[in-house]
Amino acid sequence: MHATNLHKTYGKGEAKVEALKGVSVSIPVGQFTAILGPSGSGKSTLMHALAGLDTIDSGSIQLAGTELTALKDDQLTRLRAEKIGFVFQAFNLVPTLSAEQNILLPLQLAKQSPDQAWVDGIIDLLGLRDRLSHRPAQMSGGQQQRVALARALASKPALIVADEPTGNLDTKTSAEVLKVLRSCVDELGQTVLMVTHDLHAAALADRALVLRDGQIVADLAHPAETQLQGLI
Ligand SMILES: Nc1ncnc2c1ncn2[C@@H]1O[C@H](COP(=O)(O)OP(=O)(O)OP(=O)(O)O)[C@@H](O)[C@H]1O
Repeated sequence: MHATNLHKTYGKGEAKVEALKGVSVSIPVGQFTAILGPSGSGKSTLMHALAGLDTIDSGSIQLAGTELTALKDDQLTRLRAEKIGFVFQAFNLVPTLSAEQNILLPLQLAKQSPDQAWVDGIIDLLGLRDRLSHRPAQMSGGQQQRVALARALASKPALIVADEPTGNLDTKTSAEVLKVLRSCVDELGQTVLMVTHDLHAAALADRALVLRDGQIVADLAHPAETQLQGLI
């Protein structure tokens, strides 16, 4: 994915906030990239723009050969369904459905038939085989987040976008979820973009982008937690 010179302003006059001030970034395929930064630095705005969830004022965003900024709403909706997998802090699973039904739901909604071998591989990689008939309320937070990750992966998306995926989890469960996110990159070759406040989580990424006041102020390969502490 390539984003060039992204600008986004909220509000007008005195209430005007420049959330993105000319951000350019390339997210290489098969890498785990973390976006960090203080509250209000523009992380959510950037992630929403890259994932086609929100519009920008100017700039270019290319994902898998498509210019996102040129798409109409319905085309964006289709692109998100086909090319982007989402993982949220709050899991966002459907409580009345089993783990397996939750995993397959986006494919069903997009009227796509699952690649059963791929879905089976994900279920095994994420250790969900013996949880498939359970509903979310019958699973731990870590298990629910793994179901959410399996759901995001089911369509073989070009990009996984994870928004504070460990924000609702204790330290031990966070570590477990980060480990599976890491295996999605290492074993499945997935591209993962994660917004986080957690420096330990960011240190597990291949790369950390640090935002401040709507600009990227650091771009670190194999970031160490101590290195990040000085920047946030
Ligand atoms: N809908 C909106 N209307 C007005 N201002 C907004 C809106 N969304 C974000 N902002 C402002 O834009 C700036 C960037 O916000 P953004 O949510 O992208 O930051 P963030 O780094 O994700 O923050 P946090 O870590 O607190 O979630 C902030 O100053 C914020 O107040």
